[in-house]
Amino acid sequence: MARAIERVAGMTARLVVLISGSGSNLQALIDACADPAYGAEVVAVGADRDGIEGLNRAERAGIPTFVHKVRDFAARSDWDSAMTETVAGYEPDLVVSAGFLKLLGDGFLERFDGRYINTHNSLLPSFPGMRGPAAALEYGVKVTGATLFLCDAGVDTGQIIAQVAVPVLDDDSLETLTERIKVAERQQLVDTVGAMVRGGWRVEGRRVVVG
Ligand SMILES: Nc1nc2c(c(=O)[nH]1)N[C@@H](CN(C=O)c1ccc(C(=O)N[C@@H](CCC(=O)O)C(=O)O)cc1)CN2
Ligand SMILES: NCC(=O)N[C@@H]1O[C@H](COP(=O)([O-])[O-])[C@@H](O)[C@H]1O
Repeated sequence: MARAIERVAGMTARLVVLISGSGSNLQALIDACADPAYGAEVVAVGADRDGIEGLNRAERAGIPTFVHKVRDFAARSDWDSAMTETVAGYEPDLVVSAGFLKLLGDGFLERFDGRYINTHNSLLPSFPGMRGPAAALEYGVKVTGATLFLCDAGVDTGQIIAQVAVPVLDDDSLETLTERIKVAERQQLVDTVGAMVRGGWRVEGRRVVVG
């Protein structure tokens, strides 16, 4: 049983958020952090590409940003090392991947062991990867949702921290379903990260207990 973060009363947890797109989950965290009682601050936002709205959101909020593109490095492992060192430089208590479309390697996972989480738009283990809502529609499920989990070396295979169910409607399009999931996903992310930073969490095998 490992306690991933030692809570110090009144401590403001340091969050680094990783993105690749619009950053609405990032914005939800930024907005939540505006309340000192939430117990966290977004100290940096990182991306694998530039020209995305999520970086604009961070800049509007006065949050430092960085971009590391895989193609700018000689090897994927060099990119992974750069991600690891840049993120470590911000001394995060928790690294939150929210629409970050790159798998991070062993070096990153070891450095932030038990403190790297990801929000995904399906009810894992169903529909991992980058097409969660589309795969749910194609399969014909009646319920899907969002999952917050601890990242491991697999693709969306880490221990589940929280899940929220979202109905699939008969007339759903990919767009309507994706947005309905996002509404629930953002609330889950804010509520669960807040509970984690204020009350800590522990991992017992495949189970994660918050608070
Ligand atoms: N070590 C891990 N890193 C990440 C995980 C994880 O579970 N373990 N989750 C992802 C987020 N994610 C789904 O939630 C996800 C993101 C990206 C991919 C993927 O196949 N990426 C490809 C490139 C895709 C592209 O650039 O278009 C890749 O990394 O080569 C799968 C799942 C965050 N990181
Ligand atoms: N598996 C990776 C993946 O597809 N992640 C998904 O990208 C979206 C980002 O939205 P946002 O940029 O508006 O926060 C989120 O819905 C997240 O689940």
